[in-house]
Amino acid sequence: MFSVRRAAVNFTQKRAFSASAANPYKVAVLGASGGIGQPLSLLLKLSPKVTELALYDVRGAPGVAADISHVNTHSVVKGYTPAPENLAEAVKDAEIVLIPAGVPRKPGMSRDDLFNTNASIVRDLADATAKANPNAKLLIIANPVNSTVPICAEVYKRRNVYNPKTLFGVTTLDVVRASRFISELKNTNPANEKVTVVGGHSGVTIVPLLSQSNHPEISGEQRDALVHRIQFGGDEVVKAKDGAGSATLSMALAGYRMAESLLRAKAGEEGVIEPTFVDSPLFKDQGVDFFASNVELGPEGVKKIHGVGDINAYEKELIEACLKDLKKNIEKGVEFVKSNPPQ
Ligand SMILES: NC(=O)c1ccc[n+]([C@@H]2O[C@H](COP(=O)([O-])OP(=O)(O)OC[C@H]3O[C@@H](n4cnc5c(N)ncnc54)[C@H](O)[C@@H]3O)[C@@H](O)[C@H]2O)c1
Ligand SMILES: O=C(O)C[C@H](O)C(=O)O
Repeated sequence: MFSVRRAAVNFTQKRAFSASAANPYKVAVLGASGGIGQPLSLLLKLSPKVTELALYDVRGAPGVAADISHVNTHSVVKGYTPAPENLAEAVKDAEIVLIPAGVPRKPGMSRDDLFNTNASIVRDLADATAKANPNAKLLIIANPVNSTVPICAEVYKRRNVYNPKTLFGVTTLDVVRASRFISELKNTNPANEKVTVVGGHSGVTIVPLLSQSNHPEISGEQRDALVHRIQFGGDEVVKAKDGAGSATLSMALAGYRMAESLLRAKAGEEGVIEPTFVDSPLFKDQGVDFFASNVELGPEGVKKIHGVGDINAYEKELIEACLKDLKKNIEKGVEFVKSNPPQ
């Protein structure tokens, strides 16, 4: 009996090791000690595709790394204290760099209210990544995503290393919420509820396309309430946390899903599609250079950007409102780097 159990354990370990040997990916989390950073790092520790986890923060990363390193999966976890050479070491050779570093909202604040603090944090972390590992896929979680992603693009352009295929604003939480909220309304399994959400990541820039969901019949006040809940889902959490921050656990899951999808695509899996805020041709003719839509991922990052598809008159109006705000948010990010370039 004992030897059978041991054999089973060894077999599981062997499988985990061979899967990882084929996909030896390092992932770095910048802002790893925060509300999102900690559970996100834990989820990444559970991924058989991740062989090395680099955790960087201005405070507490070695402690978080020591803690997570005891989880009995085989990946190596290293914590980095704040110093330029440590940051460079943390991101070096990473396939993916996730940035949840930055302050979260308090009740009464918009995501744009975070700009003054988070813009320079993201600029500097992006600049360090552009210098030490420009080919990494850069996943931006820090808000306001509609502006922080253009900030990263500008930083990479200044260093002559910009590749639009490797820069992603993480909007996965919007589809996670949409799927859950619609399943609550219809009493269905959320796993079967796929809702396309396009645009950006704040308020009216978040545009759920319910006409393309399993429930195009949702209409009138019920539709308005559902759309509003998806657009302002973040506020529900900010209000409930009452000054202690914004979504962290659901966001960790969403960030992990996006990173894992990129690793699956890197490992050769076909047909991996995630919604994400990228440098997109869809509305460039209207002066909007970044837009979230379904994106097929490949080994190099963005493989194919899907259009918004067939939408109804109501959704066309939502997109018009979205584009107005989005344009301003993007311009704000671009202007910030022009006036405050990285040193
Ligand atoms: N994209 C999304 O859907 C989404 C969802 C939720 C939250 N967010 C955003 O994510 C960000 C983080 O949220 P949180 O709840 O984890 O906040 P938090 O305050 O709990 O954690 C932020 C962490 O960043 C660290 N940090 C600050 N400056 C840093 C720097 N220069 N280098 C490295 N680390 C640094 C802090 O020390 C802290 O540990 C916020 O801006 C929030 O608005 C985005
Ligand atoms: O709402 C926030 O400020 C955090 C995040 O963008 C969210 O959507 O939960």
